[in-house]
Amino acid sequence: MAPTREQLREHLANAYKAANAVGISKEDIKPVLRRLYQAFDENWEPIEADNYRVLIDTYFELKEKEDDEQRDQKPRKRRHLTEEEDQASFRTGSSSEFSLGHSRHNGNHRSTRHLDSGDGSVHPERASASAVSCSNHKNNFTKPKNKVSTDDVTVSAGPTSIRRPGPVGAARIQRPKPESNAAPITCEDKKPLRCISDITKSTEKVAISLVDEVGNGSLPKFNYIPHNIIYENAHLNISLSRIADEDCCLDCSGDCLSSALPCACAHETGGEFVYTPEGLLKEEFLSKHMALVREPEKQNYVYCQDCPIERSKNEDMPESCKGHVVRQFIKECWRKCGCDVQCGNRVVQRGISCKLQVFWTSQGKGWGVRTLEVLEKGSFVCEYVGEILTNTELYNRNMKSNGNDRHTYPVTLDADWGSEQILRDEDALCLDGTLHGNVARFINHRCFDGNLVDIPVQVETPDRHYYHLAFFTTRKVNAFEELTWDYQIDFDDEDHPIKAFHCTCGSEYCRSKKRKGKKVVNLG
Ligand SMILES: C[S@@+](CC[C@H](N)C(=O)[O-])C[C@H]1O[C@@H](n2cnc3c(N)ncnc32)[C@H](O)[C@@H]1O
Repeated sequence: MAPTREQLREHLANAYKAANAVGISKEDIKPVLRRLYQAFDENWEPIEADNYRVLIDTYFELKEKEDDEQRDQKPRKRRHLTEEEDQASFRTGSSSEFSLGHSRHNGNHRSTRHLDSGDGSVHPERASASAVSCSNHKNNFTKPKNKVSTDDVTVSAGPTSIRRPGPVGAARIQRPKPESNAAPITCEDKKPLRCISDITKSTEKVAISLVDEVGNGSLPKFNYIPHNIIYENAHLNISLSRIADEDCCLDCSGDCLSSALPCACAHETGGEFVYTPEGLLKEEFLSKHMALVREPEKQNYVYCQDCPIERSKNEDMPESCKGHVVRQFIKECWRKCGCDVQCGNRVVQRGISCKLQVFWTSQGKGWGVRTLEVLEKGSFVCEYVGEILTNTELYNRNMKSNGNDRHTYPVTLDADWGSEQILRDEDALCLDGTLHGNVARFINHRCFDGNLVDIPVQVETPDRHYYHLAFFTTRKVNAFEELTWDYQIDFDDEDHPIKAFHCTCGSEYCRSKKRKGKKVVNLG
């Protein structure tokens, strides 16, 4: 929701105060603030984080460029905006530096920035975030081509890219110490800030930015996709005729959650819907699920007669099935149901709605995902999206990539494998987000107490060979906290084609920590 006039005034006043504390005037910080406000999709949190560190750092970067480029030029006279004009330019985005256009996307009204390219033409800024899939990662973070000054901010038409100067430039400006409890920021400790405004290429309802405040990250080669897609041999039978009348709610209308009696779609979960009217997972369902995940001895396993996993390892003499955990599914209403798209029993299928950011972690885990807003317990975050492969295709893929160069973990959709004694290979499915995937491919592992949990969700088909794997928060998560889930990996499984990484999750229950004298390979 757009901030009110009062809120905006307060945000601005606080930002000016923080800038003033390090000797930057209101007039000088204003254009930088406006630029970041746009770059962060009108979200104040990243600007205000860490005592306005990003704002102050960006100011000094731009100041340095201005000094370099305008050393011999006469300074231009600044026009002083009134407070009214000042707030109006933030509320509407209209200013000499930026103009906002609006476009319809996925049924949602969202803003698309149009940045003045400096030559009088106007370019849509979101255009080239597909740079994520380029092989020359470093080149994805390009410097703004145009002249940048604190008085007349112009940026390039590419992805929002802010690059801080290297050590040579850094030596020239000595930044005053901030008058606050936060650690003083000096030019010596300044770090490169890189930013891509939307790695999703506008395919999600919300933009997902990528930032590297450390300056070490090189982007993985991958292509963002918002929905799963078949690689080659996977067999998926999605058709209305397969949905029996008792497996949907033909007679419902509006919102199933508000009807007096739960409809047929709640049968799977014992006749109760698992979502609250606010779209959160109900406490009872979540805690039952968590208890099983965290106490594996309480989990039930099923064993297939002819396990696809063992078959792919050795077709002639497969070993016996090691077991698959029996999991509780969520079932959402879908196309054959009479309710509408806003029905409360349709959460995962509506896609990502929270503000997420991919960032370079400082614990040696590579890229990670954090939330830019507070998430209540039981919030849906995203699903694991990737290529749909057969178990054999995945096995062959893993074998080809010599084991150590794999940086992401595929998931096996084996929640229902036990119900059929012999599963055909084309029905034994997995998801791999390594080459084609969504933001979930960046979520790091945390032993035992990750703040996300994965739950199987049935949407399009009652056939449980294929389902969605959705991540929900296990507790309230604060803005800027990293999102993590327990990959449930066995760090001692020497036979696994993907070698376990050296875990730096920091959890007191870390399973990797307990492995004394074991040889591990760090894939991060
Ligand atoms: C699904 S990817 C997560 C995204 C990854 N960090 C990246 O930069 O693309 C899994 C990989 O991340 C790294 N990773 C994830 N969790 C980790 C942890 N707790 N400790 C160390 N490395 C971790 C490992 O290299 C692992 O193979």
